[in-house]
Parts: sequence; structure tokens; C-alpha cells
Amino acid sequence: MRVWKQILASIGYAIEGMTYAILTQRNMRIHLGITLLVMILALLLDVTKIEMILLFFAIVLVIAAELINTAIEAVVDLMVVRYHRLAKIAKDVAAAAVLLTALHAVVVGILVFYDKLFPLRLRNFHHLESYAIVLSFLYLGICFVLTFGYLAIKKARHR
Ligand SMILES: Nc1ncnc2c1ncn2[C@@H]1O[C@H](COP(=O)(O)OP(=O)(O)OP(=O)(O)O)[C@@H](O)[C@H]1O
Repeated sequence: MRVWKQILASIGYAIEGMTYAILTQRNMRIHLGITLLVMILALLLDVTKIEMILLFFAIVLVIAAELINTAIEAVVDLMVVRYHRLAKIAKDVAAAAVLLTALHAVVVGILVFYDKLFPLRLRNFHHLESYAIVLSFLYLGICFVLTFGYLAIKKARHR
């Protein structure tokens, strides 16, 4: 009985954390809004079970990253009251993790919805689908390199 009470208490704390993130983080509200739109789109369009799993995975990844980012921001603000190079690195790297998961979700969204939203164009131009895939990964790669390149340069400058 005590174990169940502890488990229920843990779930309660987790819900409190989620509520805090939704109420205080604008980005979290944006993620949830987009999630709602994606779910409506997935219900309206002919999405397979595997595609649904991929969409869910991408969405959960973004929301989990945003929650961890919020936790890191809170810990940094608790420990550091003034400007500190390490505080900046901690916050920027946590933000980069969210950015990366969000880009991943965009790529998954393009891959899942592209041929469902533009089936006629695809029938005439088969190469468009591969363009969408290549462009998605190119975009993801560029953002990845820019984000981590920027962080690496910043870090090197502060050494
Ligand atoms: N104590 C600090 N020392 C150095 N740089 C900081 C510090 N606090 C914040 N920063 C810099 O300012 C940026 C924004 O910080 P802030 O705490 O406002 O987070 P945020 O990304 O705006 O959070 P939110 O998700 O709540 O909008 C950080 O990414 C970091 O570069």
C-alpha cells in the first residue's frame, strides 16, 4: 500500500513538473499546439501504424527535450545569479538539444505527410519525393553543423 502511495506521489510530482513547464515555457505551448495539429492531420490523412509510431516518437522526443531544458534552466538560475560562461554553455547546449529534436520532428513530418498532401504532383513528378527527403536531411545537416559549429567556436574563444 505504501509503495502505491509513493508511486502515486511520484506521478503527482511529474504532473506538477509538466504543468509548470506548460504554464511558464512559451516553447512548450508551441510544441503542444503543433502536436495537436499533427494529430488532427494524422487522423484525417491515411497514416499507417508505423508512420504514427514515428510521429509519436518525434513528438515525445521534442517534449522530453523541452522538459529537460526547463529543468537545466531552473538549476542554472538556482546556482548562478550573475553572468557566467559555464551557465551560458549549459543553457545554450540544452537549447541546442531541443532544436535538434525539433528539426528531427520536422524531417519526420515532411517524410510522413509530403506524399499524402501532394499525391497528384507526386504522380507526375516522382523525383519530388526524393527531393523532399534529400532537402530534409540537407536542412537537418546544415542546422546541426551551424548549431554545434557556433557552440564550438564560442567555447574555443572563451578558452
Ligand atoms: N547566468 C547566465 N550567464 C550567462 N549567460 C546566460 C545566463 N543566463 C542566461 N544566459 C544566456 O541567455 C540565454 C537565454 O537565457 P534564458 O534564461 O532567458 O533562457 P531562455 O532560452 O530564454 O529560456 P526560455 O526557454 O524560458 O525562453 C541563454 O541561452 C544563455 O545564452
